[in-house]
Amino acid sequence: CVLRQRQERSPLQKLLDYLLKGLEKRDPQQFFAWPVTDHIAPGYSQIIQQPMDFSTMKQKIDENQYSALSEYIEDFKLMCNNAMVYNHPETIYYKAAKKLLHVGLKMMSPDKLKPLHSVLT
Ligand SMILES: CC(=O)c1cc(-c2ccccc2)c2ncccn12
Repeated sequence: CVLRQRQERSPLQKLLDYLLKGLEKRDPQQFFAWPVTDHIAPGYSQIIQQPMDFSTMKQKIDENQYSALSEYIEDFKLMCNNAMVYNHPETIYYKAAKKLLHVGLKMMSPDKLKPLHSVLT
């Protein structure tokens, strides 16, 4: 097989990798680490049309599928929102998603990212 050259990581890919590590730290129970299956969440694939999880976001970074931070933030919001649609408000998953969304958006706010800008470009 042809040895896959180690692809050069763009500044955006480096930023998204860095942000992903920060977001994953805020999901210690790893509720958002992998795709939710119908096995652990009955009827999930009927209710959630566009599933999203951290492993899928990681794969999209590696495959250079994000052309802007805004697209990445949309996937993060989709992941959290899915959990707040499928799970009832009193569940640990709903509460974890609500908290993760709030903390994650604060982490990725413009004033938090500006200092990184010079470092990454
Ligand atoms: C994110 C989500 O909706 C979720 C993650 C999990 C989950 C539970 C344990 C281990 C990993 C993910 C889950 N279980 C039942 C119902 C919903 N979920």
